[in-house]
Amino acid sequence: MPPINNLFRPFFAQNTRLLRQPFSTPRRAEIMTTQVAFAAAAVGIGAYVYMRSGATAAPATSATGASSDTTKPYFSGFGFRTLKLHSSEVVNHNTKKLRFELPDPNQSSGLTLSSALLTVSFPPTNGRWTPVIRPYTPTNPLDEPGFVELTVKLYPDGKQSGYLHSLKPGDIISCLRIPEYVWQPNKHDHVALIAGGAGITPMYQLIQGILANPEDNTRITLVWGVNGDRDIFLKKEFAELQSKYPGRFRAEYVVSQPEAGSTYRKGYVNGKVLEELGLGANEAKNKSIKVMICGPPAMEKALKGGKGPFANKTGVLHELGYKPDQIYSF
Ligand SMILES: Cc1cc2nc3c(=O)[nH]c(=O)nc-3n(C[C@H](O)[C@H](O)[C@H](O)COP(=O)(O)OP(=O)(O)OC[C@H]3O[C@@H](n4cnc5c(N)ncnc54)[C@H](O)[C@@H]3O)c2cc1C
Repeated sequence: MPPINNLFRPFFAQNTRLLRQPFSTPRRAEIMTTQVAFAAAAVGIGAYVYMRSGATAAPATSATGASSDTTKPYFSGFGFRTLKLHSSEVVNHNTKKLRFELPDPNQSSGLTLSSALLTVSFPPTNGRWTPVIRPYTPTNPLDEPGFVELTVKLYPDGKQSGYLHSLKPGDIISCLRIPEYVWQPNKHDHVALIAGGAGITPMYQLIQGILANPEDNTRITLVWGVNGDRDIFLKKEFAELQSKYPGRFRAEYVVSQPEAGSTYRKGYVNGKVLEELGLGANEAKNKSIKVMICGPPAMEKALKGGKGPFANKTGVLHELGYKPDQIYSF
């Protein structure tokens, strides 16, 4: 069977084709598997969106596919949209930038600061169709017409990252808009964005959105922790923003395994590093600071402590004086 790349249309096409076959036991089993996968995807997506959006969005119950009305923002309303890959670019040893085109080159995406897209695919695993549902964060300016861009790090044996890296121009993916942190200009004097590895993508979206708004005066300090020098792929973009917005934006890099002769700060993003960078919550200049984090589980745990009711009450940020409501984790 060909891989099902698009959640709903190929999925239904697949089901219709199967139903036309004699209803033998193996066929029935196959349909059951597909139906179970469909149900699991719907439940999983609904639960995911519910959890992340604070129940502001209804769970997905149906697919709308691509909207034919190109006068409206593409992601207006709720439901799945399809995106066609326009081009892809290798940005470093494990990361690709994937540019997807909207149906109309003048159409806006309608994505608001900040947003992610929940992507769904059905790669075959052990002969079974199990839905893979993962969020990715658009990294082009959200007001750029005609395009949505995802920057995807490939994980070893990564199901969705492997699938996305395998896409060729013209291939289509299905995705659902999910609201993330709702950015309000000037609500905070200063935001500290702490990213680990591919966790840079929501930060890049925020940085571009905040700085592009002439009404927004928020200061931004980005601290990006990576494994090696070669993992830093947005250095030029950040250097340009830093010189264009002096005093408003600065980017700091922390590398755990730097190359010989590396000029980056060595180590992990810990309390000492954050203090050295002037990011203690008790400092007078940080009265209205907000810290946002996105990184691998170990990094998030070290920074904000345990999960659930224990979140943000222990850990490095707590020790630096941050109150739980000053911490947001993507
Ligand atoms: C809100 C949000 C936005 C995101 N945006 C992006 C984005 O823009 N770009 C991007 O590349 N990723 C992003 N991610 C991560 C992405 O959703 C997937 O988790 C990631 O691509 C791995 O999925 P996979 O199916 O390829 O890996 P899996 O098949 O789930 O796992 C494969 C292997 O990789 C390991 N692994 C998976 N995720 C991580 C991780 N984060 N750190 C360390 N090891 C890991 C697993 O333990 C496993 O060994 C985002 C996550 C969230 C929550």
